[in-house]
Amino acid sequence: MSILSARSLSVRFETPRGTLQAVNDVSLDVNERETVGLVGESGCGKSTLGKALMRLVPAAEGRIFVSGQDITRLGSKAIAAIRSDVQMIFQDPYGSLNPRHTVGKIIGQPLSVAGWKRADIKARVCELVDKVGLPQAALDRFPHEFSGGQRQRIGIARALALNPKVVICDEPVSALDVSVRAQVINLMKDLQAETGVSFLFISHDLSVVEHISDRLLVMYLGRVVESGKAADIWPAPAHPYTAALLAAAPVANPKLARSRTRKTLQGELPSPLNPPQGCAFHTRCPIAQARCHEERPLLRSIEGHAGRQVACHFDLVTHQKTPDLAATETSYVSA
Ligand SMILES: Nc1ncnc2c1ncn2[C@@H]1O[C@H](COP(=O)(O)OP(=O)(O)OP(=O)(O)O)[C@@H](O)[C@H]1O
Repeated sequence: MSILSARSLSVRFETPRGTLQAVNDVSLDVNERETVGLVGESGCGKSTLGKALMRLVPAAEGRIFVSGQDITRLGSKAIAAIRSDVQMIFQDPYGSLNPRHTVGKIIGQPLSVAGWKRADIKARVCELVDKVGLPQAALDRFPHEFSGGQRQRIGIARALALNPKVVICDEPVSALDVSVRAQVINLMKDLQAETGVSFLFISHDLSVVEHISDRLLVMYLGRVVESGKAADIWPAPAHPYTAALLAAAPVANPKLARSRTRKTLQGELPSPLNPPQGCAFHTRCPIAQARCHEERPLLRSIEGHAGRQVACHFDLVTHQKTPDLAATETSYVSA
């Protein structure tokens, strides 16, 4: 069952330089006990989509559903009630933790807002701090007394306080050292197994979502360009952009690292204020043809590959070719 859904969701910002379409016609589903990885370069609209799903930024078009209930136009009181089901954690746990509050107060804050009794809050906070692997003594201390990884554990405890159905995790481990990242990701996996919570896991780094995602959504300039099961996409990406992201991702497994050379994705992300005509990726695509300059490919199912979708006229699965990114490096430079 879908816990969190979007249908044709768009978000626009009015800027001094014109209208910026940050999210463009995005549909998604996050099912029960599932982790969906949302990936793409910085600036492609991932955070804005996450915030729109939380109703922290307004949707220009489209609909948002939580457990089947349309929350797109709910008033602020009704939205507050939904917040217990949908929580968010952020990249910078320090910035989102009040430095003047003790850890106990921070983790208990959603519970007191929800009207819990003091004794119940205390018991729940003790349980949560234990769940995220921090000592009980942490409760009387302040955020600055903790390392980055520990602060993210505090953020996770707070997000889970009200037993949400889904947590939107916006780059939750990007600011952490590589060694600490794995610990936090493993903690999130364990908590998911224990509580059944779903995650929408936002990251610009495919090597991070690789370990946690059941399904993937790849975004480019505000649109989804590929989606499907992570296990299908890793070995055979369909969109040249996904292939380029995979080639550029750091390889966590040293055995694989030897057989895979890391390549950078060349060329700048075009401005969302003035996106390219046709396929938005054509200015950086190694397999672009004349049609790609003129006609925007729609997101469509890939024949014979259930559950996979791609927005590419010449997708790599149907056409069974993998662009040699080293050989075609020059074609990645922005036109
Ligand atoms: N409040 C805002 N006003 C105007 N433009 C905005 C606003 N918030 C985001 N944008 C623009 O919307 C686009 C998408 O930004 P967003 O932060 O969602 O991307 P992102 O993929 O999450 O990148 P990052 O990982 O760097 O946050 C960017 O071009 C950004 O500059």
